[in-house]
Amino acid sequence: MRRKIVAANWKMNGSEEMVRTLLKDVKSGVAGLDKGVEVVIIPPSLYLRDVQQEVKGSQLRLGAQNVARWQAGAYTGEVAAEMLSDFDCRYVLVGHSERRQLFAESESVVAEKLQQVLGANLNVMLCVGETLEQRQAGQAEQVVCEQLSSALAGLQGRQWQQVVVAYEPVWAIGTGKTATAEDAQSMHAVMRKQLAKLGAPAEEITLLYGGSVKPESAVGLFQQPDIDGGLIGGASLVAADFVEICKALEAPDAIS
Ligand SMILES: O=C[C@H](O)COP(=O)(O)O
Repeated sequence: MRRKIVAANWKMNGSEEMVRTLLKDVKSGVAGLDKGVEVVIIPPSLYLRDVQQEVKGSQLRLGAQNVARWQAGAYTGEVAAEMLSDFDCRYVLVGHSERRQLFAESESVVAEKLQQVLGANLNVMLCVGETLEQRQAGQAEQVVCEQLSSALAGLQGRQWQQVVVAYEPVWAIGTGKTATAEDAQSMHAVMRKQLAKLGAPAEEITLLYGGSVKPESAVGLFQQPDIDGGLIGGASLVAADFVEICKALEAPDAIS
């Protein structure tokens, strides 16, 4: 079923103190939020335990930023999907552009990681998106569709229920340049068509937008028919901004 999700990707930011204060403020800020909106906190892996304890019994859910492409064994420094499951992680990011670019994660690595997540009965948040050069060359849709195909081809039946896709144009991440609501909607509609071609129940797949989302831009984005929420980086480190974005998803039409 299509869900409404706002996810906070803290990336490599934070400290024990920050985890405590930010979570406390986010928790109280989203208390009373419509239960239909899932708020997911995705901290650095060292803080998963701290966040796990804090989110227990609350409206917040836990996610992980990364996962190994292997199940278990001699892979120093890696974290397996089953371990994330032990920590009550509900979502795992796969294919984030920072992993693709800075850690040279290829399409096949992304696909292997995705399989590990599904195999551990966790939900994947698959990130896709084009670079500025690709957009300027008119290749944005093709790039995104190829990323979807390469990661998701062959998925069957109930596996689709474990899939959330985040469209994150690389040129919008951390730059302050958000895609316009119309451009984002247009890409989300293309993605739904591509998902249908891959055999997915496309209307039921949750599609998020990510890339410099701020409270001011969130409402317009969330009013779009194919955008079901956001994957938030920088603004998720400021409790008031993040809470405002969550509220924008709760009732985008009421706020405008
Ligand atoms: O995972 C989150 C995205 O990379 C967006 O980050 P940003 O909101 O800082 O642009």
